[in-house]
Amino acid sequence: MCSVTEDGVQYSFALEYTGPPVGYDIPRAVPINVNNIPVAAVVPHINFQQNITLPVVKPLLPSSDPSKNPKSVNTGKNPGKDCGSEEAAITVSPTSVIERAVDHNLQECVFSSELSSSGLSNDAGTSSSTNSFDDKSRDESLLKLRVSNELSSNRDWESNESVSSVDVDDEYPSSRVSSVKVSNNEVHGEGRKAPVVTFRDIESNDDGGDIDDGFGGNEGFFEEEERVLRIKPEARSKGKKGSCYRCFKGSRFTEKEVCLVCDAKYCINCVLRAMGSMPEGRKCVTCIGFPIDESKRGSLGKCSRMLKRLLNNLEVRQIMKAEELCEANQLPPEYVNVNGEPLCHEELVVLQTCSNPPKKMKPGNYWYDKVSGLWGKAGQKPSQIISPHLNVGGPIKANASNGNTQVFMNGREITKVELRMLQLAGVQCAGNPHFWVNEDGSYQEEGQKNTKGYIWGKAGMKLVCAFLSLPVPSKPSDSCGEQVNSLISRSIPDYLEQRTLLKLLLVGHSGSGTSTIFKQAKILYKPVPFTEDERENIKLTIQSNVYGYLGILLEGRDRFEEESLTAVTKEQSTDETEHIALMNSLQLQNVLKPLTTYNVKVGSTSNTNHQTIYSIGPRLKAFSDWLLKTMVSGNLEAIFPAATREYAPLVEELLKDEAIQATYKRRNELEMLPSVSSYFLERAVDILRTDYEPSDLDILCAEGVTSSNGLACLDFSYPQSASDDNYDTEDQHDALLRYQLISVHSRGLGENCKWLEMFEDVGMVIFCVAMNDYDQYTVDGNGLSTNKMLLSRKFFESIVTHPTFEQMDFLLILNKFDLFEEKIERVPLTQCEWFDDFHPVISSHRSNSNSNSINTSPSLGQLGAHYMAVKFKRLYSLLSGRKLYASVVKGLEPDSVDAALKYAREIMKWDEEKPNFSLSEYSMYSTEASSYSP
Ligand SMILES: Nc1nc2c(ncn2[C@@H]2O[C@H](COP(=O)(O)OP(=O)(O)OP(=O)(O)O)[C@@H](O)[C@H]2O)c(=O)[nH]1
Ligand SMILES: [Mg+2]
Repeated sequence: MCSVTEDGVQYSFALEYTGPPVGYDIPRAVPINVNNIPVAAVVPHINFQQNITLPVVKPLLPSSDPSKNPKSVNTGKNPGKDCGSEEAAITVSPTSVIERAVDHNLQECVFSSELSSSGLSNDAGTSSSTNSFDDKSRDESLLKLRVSNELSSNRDWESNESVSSVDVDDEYPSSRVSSVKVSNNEVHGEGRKAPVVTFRDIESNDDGGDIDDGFGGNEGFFEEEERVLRIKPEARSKGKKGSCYRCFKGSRFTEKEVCLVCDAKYCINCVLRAMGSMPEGRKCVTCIGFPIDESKRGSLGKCSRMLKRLLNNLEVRQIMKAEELCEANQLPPEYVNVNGEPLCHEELVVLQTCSNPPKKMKPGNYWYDKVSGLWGKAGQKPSQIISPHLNVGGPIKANASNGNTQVFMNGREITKVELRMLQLAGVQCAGNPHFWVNEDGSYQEEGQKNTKGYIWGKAGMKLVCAFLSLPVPSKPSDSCGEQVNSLISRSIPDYLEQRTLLKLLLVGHSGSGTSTIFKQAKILYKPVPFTEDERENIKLTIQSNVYGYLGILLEGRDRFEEESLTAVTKEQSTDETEHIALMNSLQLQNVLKPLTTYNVKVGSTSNTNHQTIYSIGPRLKAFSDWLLKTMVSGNLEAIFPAATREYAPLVEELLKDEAIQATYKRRNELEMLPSVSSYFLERAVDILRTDYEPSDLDILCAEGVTSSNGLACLDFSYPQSASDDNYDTEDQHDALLRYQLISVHSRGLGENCKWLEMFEDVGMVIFCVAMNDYDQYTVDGNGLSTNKMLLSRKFFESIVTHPTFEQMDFLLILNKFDLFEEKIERVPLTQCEWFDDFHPVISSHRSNSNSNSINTSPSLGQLGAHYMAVKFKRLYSLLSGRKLYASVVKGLEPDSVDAALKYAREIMKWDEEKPNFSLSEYSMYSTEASSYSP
């Protein structure tokens, strides 16, 4: 839907999208049998020679103690020997393939690294892409599989002897054990017990009994029943840096999928082979059962483009669901500290299953005020209000949130921003009080019984809290509500419930078009952008605006009339003087009557010529005077909508009047009249009708529709693409993510943008500049007439350098491109001193703006836009050392704004993926544009 130039400037209106390649073949799985028993479905066509280390399959002697000594595998070579045993076990390198199929007479048994994942389905003929991952299917699977593994494709496996030397990784989380157990009794039938196939680390040089002996003291590291050690897999690649860990091809720039456990990276050709059917999400087959790398927790369930290209929607959904919900990927409780104490399993469950759990919980230190339910990261302001009275963690500490206000809430010293919120809520905070605040927001001072009020009860507190980025209680949960909640939580997967809120801060200097972009977002992303009531209010606002514009026109008419009268009078008096001189000379020559006669005559002549083209009749004049008086007194709003009904005919007459038409022609001279007024004045008669219904465009163009107080919030999700081509899993996933667009007026940020620190948790700043401002002037704070573009630049500088936004991504929206490209043809860009080095070399085959041809040279408008983007980019880079993203937009065009806001989403996605990029990889987005030379 948009085009991005090599230096990262997005042209939101040049709508062209090149989608990812589609139609990648998914290898189908084939059944694997051991002793004619289907045990797995694996993906064929795997080049085992390339990077999968040869495994060892060793038949082990049955042990008298099955729990200590895994049974030997029935390899098929010596079936008689093993079939008699009650169980059989295979010990195999987790990373590898049991390659010695021939040796062991296992022609059909080609265990690839996919086996452990895809082999869990009892439908051996199913494709890897249709494996089911739920517990039930595991239970119904045929064999008991135990995967003990290590990804070390470069290791030399020695022989077909089972060699065991297990590396003990003492690091706690790496040693977690999670096994998949499946009984095959039902299938195997005939009273014979199913063989047990155990995949263990190839370096293990012990049989089962030895393993037990060797690690008996580390009970916590072993799965009780079978005592198989888990070693945290470590990814190493034999290939060159940045290449695929499996085929060693490609470079750092090749798109890759990353294993959530060991960080191994696979190219599109290898990912399915290396990760199999992904029962626990994106993990190498050999990493299944291992806990994920905690730094990747944020990407759980977020599908990559690569996967969605390789698999169909259903498969991707299942994999993502499994990734988020499977046991091995859950947050280890001891990684979460609440009020200074690590949680135990039960506490974590309590926390996660309460009616209002903490969102986005990651390993870390948190504080929890059990009385009010306030919850936050240790040392920080509250981020959420969760269910109160949960028995988790220790008692709250006074310095839990690092407050320094000497005002205490339930024993915690609150932060400055909370104090500000309390003050705005009308809570008396003088004298360093200690409050008790309950979950419903009722509060009292310590030692007193009376409730003094309700913090969140006051009107507008939700907005204040949103502004201050403080949480508000979710809806009170009565017993019925709890029931509904629990019903919902049963039917909606957890990962849908745990949706995060990504905040985008939209700012710009006055008139830059922020309100328009905000309204566009509302129209684009809200199913019902405006309620009936809102539409009614918007209608009144627009009608009131039209009266306002009319008032400015009438004032202008007065002025023009006066000016032209003065001019006429002056002209006449000049003529008169000349005339009198002539007459006097004639008089002297006794040709005419005395001078006085002429004076009277001239006077009477001027009286009869009092009319100018700006003059209106007495009736309209009376109406005009009344309207202006009403407007000046501020009463216009008060007489709505009666004014519309009553005066519409007069307004119509007025607008048709020649004097107003003449005034309108000189509208450029009326400073108070915004350019958008033309759009409404030209349709004023229709708009002032009582049955007028504003269109989307009317709403977009209307002034004063949003945020009279300078702050507006919009919660939305990017909708799924309507077109089939673009409908994909990523879209589905994005449709689940919640975003919040916060629009703040520059005036609302206070002196030195001091309120900006309230927006520390936003994910991105979208800064709006009206491109056509380059030749506009306005009076700045010091009363000096200043170029509006320079004012915009100053505002930009103060936001970029604000400490709150030090590490923040910025998207520059160069807005009003339509007005700009029209203006730049008339008024040189160099009018603005900042752009004095704009000297484009214009080709004689210049395209005009409407041309769709990609071969023609850019228009002057496009060159100007590009130049402007580069100017801002350089400034930003100087100020922050970072890369500025830019998008050129036509604010009144929905597609254009849609493309820009989706660009913002992309940038945030890159941000998420940053840890997966090396510096150089990331820097490909920061190519600086070539400079403009005169
Ligand atoms: N032609 C044109 N007009 C635009 C565009 N974007 C906004 N406008 C108009 O420009 C005017 C100012 O836009 P707003 O969105 O109100 O700008 P703002 O930044 O909120 O300005 P203030 O609220 O006055 O501070 C409105 O009348 C819009 O209709 C655009 O891309 N093209
Ligand atoms: Mg506005």
